Amino acid sequence: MSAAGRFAARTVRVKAPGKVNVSLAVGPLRPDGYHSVASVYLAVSLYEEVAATSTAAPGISISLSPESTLDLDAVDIPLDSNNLAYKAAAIMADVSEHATGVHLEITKRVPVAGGMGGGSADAAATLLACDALWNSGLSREELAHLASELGADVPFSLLGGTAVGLGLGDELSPALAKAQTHWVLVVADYGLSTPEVYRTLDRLRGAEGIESGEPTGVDPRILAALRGGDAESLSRVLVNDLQRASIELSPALRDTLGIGESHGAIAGIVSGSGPTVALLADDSIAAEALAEDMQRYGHTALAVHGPVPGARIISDTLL
Ligand SMILES: C[C@@](CO)(OP(=O)(O)O)[C@H](O)COP(=O)(O)OP(=O)(O)OC[C@H]1O[C@@H](n2ccc(N)nc2=O)[C@H](O)[C@@H]1O
Ligand SMILES: Nc1ncnc2c1ncn2[C@@H]1O[C@H](COP(=O)(O)OP(=O)(O)O)[C@@H](O)[C@H]1O
Repeated sequence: MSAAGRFAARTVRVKAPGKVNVSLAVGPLRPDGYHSVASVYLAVSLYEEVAATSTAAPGISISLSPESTLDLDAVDIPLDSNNLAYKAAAIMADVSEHATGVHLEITKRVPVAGGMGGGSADAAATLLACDALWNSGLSREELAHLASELGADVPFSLLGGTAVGLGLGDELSPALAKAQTHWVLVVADYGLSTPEVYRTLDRLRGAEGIESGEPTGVDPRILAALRGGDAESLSRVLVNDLQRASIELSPALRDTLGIGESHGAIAGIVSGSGPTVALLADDSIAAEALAEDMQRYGHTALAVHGPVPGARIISDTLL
């Protein structure tokens, strides 16, 4: 039998969550073009999935699954080496003795360029899937190290739950939060570029002559509120330094926040660099009702909860 005839394809399927930044403090622009941050990440129940299938032919290929809930015709996702999942597979192939070719089929559910780390979730899922597919045997710490080379948000999607992120956002400390909080994600039909939002914040601060200090840590009240699932206390301490820059680039976000708050949200915040708006609800029933109200206003709105676990294998099949 030929070598190709003996090849047994295998598919490892991994799901990884999107995130909301419940708190995001941003320091001044650094010489390397980045900003030091202090962030509280919350992984929420909106998941990307990556199915990694070994191929007899070498190389990495990518497709988007028809199971995706996003309108794939309306989004701009590179399917070549610019895709974060491709980069993750390439980095894993470099450190794996038994790497093969791989096809990655991505199920997109997290809004693209939405401030929820969808591409980062694809990268985290791919790291874990390739590690299993190629029996690379990397520890969670080694995977987290590779994740931080791919992007500031990638390590968190691997870890999941609730965590404080310092440095670029990739120096993570898990935080205890057994209770759930309930949110409505109001998803825009456009994206915002993360670098452009950071640049806009620098410009706004420069014009005001504001010298922002380096973020030193996060408000302990945020962690206490998350620990107990205390939405009311959490609503008083949500903060995102990037929000004003996202609103500067997309003023309609101010209206979205206002509509949410006047229809039962106890607070609202732009997630990360936006434009997704995360509205905090009292409980799951209030979140469902709020999502329906936002839909009546013509918004795409999804009720989610968090924290949820980070990237994990959901199936491993020999074909
Ligand atoms: C704003 C945040 C909040 O969690 O998330 P998103 O809104 O993108 O989801 C993150 O800081 C984004 O993380 P991520 O999207 O992984 O960023 P990267 O790919 O590492 O960097 C993209 C660009 O964002 C800017 N950047 C990112 C992280 C950081 N701490 N400082 C920065 O200035 C830089 O201009 C960088 O070139
Ligand atoms: N797997 C991927 N999914 C989505 N976008 C990707 C992916 N790989 C690269 N990109 C590019 O990265 C940009 C931002 O991606 P995304 O992670 O969705 O947003 P955000 O950084 O706001 O959370 C997209 O506009 C797209 O051009």
